[in-house]
Order: sequence, then structure tokens, then C-alpha cells
Amino acid sequence: MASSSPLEITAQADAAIVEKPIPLDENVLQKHVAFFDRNGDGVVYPWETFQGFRAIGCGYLLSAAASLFINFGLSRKTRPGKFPSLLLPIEVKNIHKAKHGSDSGVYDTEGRFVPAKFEEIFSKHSHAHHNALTSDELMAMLKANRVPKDYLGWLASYTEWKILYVLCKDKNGLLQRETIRAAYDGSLFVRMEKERADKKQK
Ligand code: HEM
Ligand SMILES: [Ca+2]
Repeated sequence: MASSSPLEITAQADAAIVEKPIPLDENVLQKHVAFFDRNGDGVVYPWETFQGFRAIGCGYLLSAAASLFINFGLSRKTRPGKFPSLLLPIEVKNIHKAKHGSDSGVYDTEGRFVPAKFEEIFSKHSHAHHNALTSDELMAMLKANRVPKDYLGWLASYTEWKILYVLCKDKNGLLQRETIRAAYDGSLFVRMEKERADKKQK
């Protein structure tokens, strides 16, 4: 095995510590969703959502349920005009229109990343550890974000965060800050797919 030079090791460590700022004019919510646009044509069909879930290691049942639920729920909101399409396409460029209530506010109404809101997740809710959420802390955050009577928003937030937690908690049951950060811009999904493909090859 080739050994890394001290310079390379320092560079790797720096990359792990320093969070690269994302320019505010970049649409981070579109990046979150683009992973699921498997053929890159700007539209996410239910079978692409399914393939994306499978690619990051979810079982058939969860992937099937998620793709129906997500495309059914979001297609109409992102489509131009009044008429729904039976193929349930989600238009990536309009994904900000699919935002729901009772969320963290980390994506603004245009789908940009709001660093102050991201910091708030940890300043308000991570107590046991500096940069990670326990399962209980996550639940407390979801409850704190709830807008009264916004039941669909509660359900949407609950599923988003619970799936993230179940798939990506570490061996101590913690959802790390870095994992959450990478979920927002979708780089987490790319990494999970690659890790899974690498494992399969071995
Ligand atoms: C394993 C797959 C996925 C996970 C773990 C996941 C997780 C998340 C998380 C944690 C949030 C942040 C919510 C907040 O800030 O309170 C979020 C937001 C969002 N996700 Fe996903 N997501 C996944 C797949 C998808 C897919 C396939 C779509 C659509 C094609 C999608 C569309 C959205 C939208 C529109 C939001 C914004 C909600 C809002 O801020 O109101 N996500 N997701
Ligand atoms: Ca597509």
C-alpha cells in the first residue's frame, strides 16, 4: 500500500475540519434532490427516486414506499400549470415550491442554505455532545419545529429526519453535524452510493 506524505495527511485533516462555505446564490435544495435525477434531465420520476434510494442502500419496501410518497406528494407542487401528470414527475428547478411547514428553516424559501439556521440546530438542540444529535435530541428538535396543526408538515419532517437518522447514525447512535451538513447539499447521498459500490466490488 502506498503511504501518504505528511503534506497529504495535513491536507486531508484540513479538508475534514474546514467546512467549505456554499455561496448563497447556489441552490442547495436542488443539489439535495439532483442525486435522485438519475439521468440528469431535470426531472425526478418515481422510478428514479426508487433507484436513488436503492443506490444508497435502502431495501425494496422502503424505496418503493418512499418513491410513491415523495413523488405523489411533491410532483404537483413543482409542476407548471394546474394539471397533474400521472407519471408524477418532480421538476428539480422548482423544488423550492415543495417546501413544507414545520421544517428547520435551513433551506430558505428559494432553497438556499442558511448557515445561521444550521448553527441553530446545534446551539439549541445538541446538549450531550457538541457537534452531534442523539435520538432524543432529534425528537425534541422535531417537536420544537412543529407549527401547530400542520400535520402534513410534522409527518414530512419526521420522515426526512428519521430516515436520515436510521441510515446515517454512527456506532454510538449519534447523528453527526458533518453528516447533516452533507445531507443538505446531497453530497452525503453521492458518498453513500460510492461506499456501497466499493463494498460490493470487494
Ligand atoms: C434518503 C433520502 C432522503 C433523506 C434522508 C432526506 C432528508 C432530508 C432532510 C433531513 C431534510 C431537511 C429538513 C429540515 O431542514 O427540517 C430534507 C429536506 C427536503 N427534502 Fe429530502 N431527503 C431525502 C430524499 C429526498 C427526495 C428524493 C426528495 C425529492 C425528490 C427530497 C426533497 C426534499 C425537500 C423538498 C426538502 C425541503 C423541505 C423543507 O425545508 O421544507 N428529499 N430532506
Ligand atoms: Ca430524470
